[in-house]
Amino acid sequence: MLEIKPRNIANAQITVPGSKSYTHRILIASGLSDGLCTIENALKSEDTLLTLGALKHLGVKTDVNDNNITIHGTKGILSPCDTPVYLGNSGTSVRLLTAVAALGKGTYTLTGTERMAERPIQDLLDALRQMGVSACSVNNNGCPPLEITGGEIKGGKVGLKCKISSQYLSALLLIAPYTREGLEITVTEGPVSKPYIDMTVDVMKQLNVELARDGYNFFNIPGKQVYKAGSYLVESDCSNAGYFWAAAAVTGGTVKVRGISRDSRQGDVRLTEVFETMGCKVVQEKDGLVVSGGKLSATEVDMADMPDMVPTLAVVAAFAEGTTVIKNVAHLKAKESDRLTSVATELSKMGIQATCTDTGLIIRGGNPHGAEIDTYNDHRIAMCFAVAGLSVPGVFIRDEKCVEKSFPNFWEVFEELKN
Ligand SMILES: O=C(O)C1=C[C@@H](OP(=O)(O)O)[C@@H](O)[C@H](O)C1
Ligand SMILES: C=C(OP(=O)(O)O)C(=O)O
Repeated sequence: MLEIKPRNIANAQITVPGSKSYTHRILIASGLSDGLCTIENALKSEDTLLTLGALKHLGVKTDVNDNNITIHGTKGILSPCDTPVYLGNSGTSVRLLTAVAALGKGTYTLTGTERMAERPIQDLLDALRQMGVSACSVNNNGCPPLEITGGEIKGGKVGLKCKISSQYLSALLLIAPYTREGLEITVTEGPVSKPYIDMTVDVMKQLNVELARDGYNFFNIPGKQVYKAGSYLVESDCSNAGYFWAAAAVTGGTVKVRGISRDSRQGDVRLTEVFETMGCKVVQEKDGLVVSGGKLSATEVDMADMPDMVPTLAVVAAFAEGTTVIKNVAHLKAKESDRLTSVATELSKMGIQATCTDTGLIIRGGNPHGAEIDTYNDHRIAMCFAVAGLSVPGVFIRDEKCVEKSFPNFWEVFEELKN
């Protein structure tokens, strides 16, 4: 358990690691590419290393060095693997690699933690089946463990429900170029978490693959294409930057997160816009995005496109005057923990009235007090409640090591938050 001590932050400058979402995608696309790829500023955390390990199981040669990761592309020719591929509680790894396994040889078993065995994937399995792939949930409950049998995929038209996770669509998009006749994907529900689709398309285009789209509901990806090998620089992670902007918001200090641009395709950068409406000042500088705290007032906001920033916003809302309403985030129930319940429970322990509805959270701002925070093996709960501890005494974070999922050096960087 870790005690967080309140502090004044006059003017801090922080560097966060590379984006988790971009790292997963570029590792996979590189593994399918036609040659040697060099990836700089990749995030090396529990989840991204699980993706890398799984790629090795599929026959991809990789080298992790201090400055970069090199990947020897397989042109989509993957090896069979008769041992289960363990993917922890990394939803991105499981969803994206389920589709990759469909390109392989023989049957692959994908497993994870107990919580992973509760995180849904049936809509993606259904889409793969429409494409002729044998893809099933071993316990027949629409969740991992999964068995996927790889082989050549003809392609064609496919309908996909994307109300629970955008990762299903990212998964199909990433493998579509490797189908014989290409894929025409129609999204029949959703998608939620739209910016993650833009990140997927961005990576595909950077590796020279062609595709056409109509917004977020129709995608046409020609077949028989291969990702072109090259060098790739992963931009800084905006979700991880969010904790430090939140630190400025709750302490009234100023924090610059280096290397982040307001124009990033990572949707979570827009948390700064939400903070602006709550009374913070946001300035784009050449070398980073700066947030300064002010008097905070409540907000009403649709967070469907920024699900990972909901816990962070909820903690900041606890310090704001008035009642904050966070809408359209039912998909938070299927994350590392049921985040609507975890956030409401832990805020209540701090004396804040917080209620979950079926699709969101209602938080009455006030004067939170210290508490021992349970983290539910959920990195984002640990990191956002640490932010609350910068402003009120007596906040203790239980099982603080869970941050390793996405931000292994979080606590060191957090220590840099001082004058
Ligand atoms: O594709 C991705 O990299 C991610 C998509 C989002 O999930 P959903 O699409 O399931 O909301 C997000 O919560 C997750 O942390 C990363
Ligand atoms: C939901 C998350 O990740 P994943 O879905 O990859 O487990 C997250 O990082 O907040």
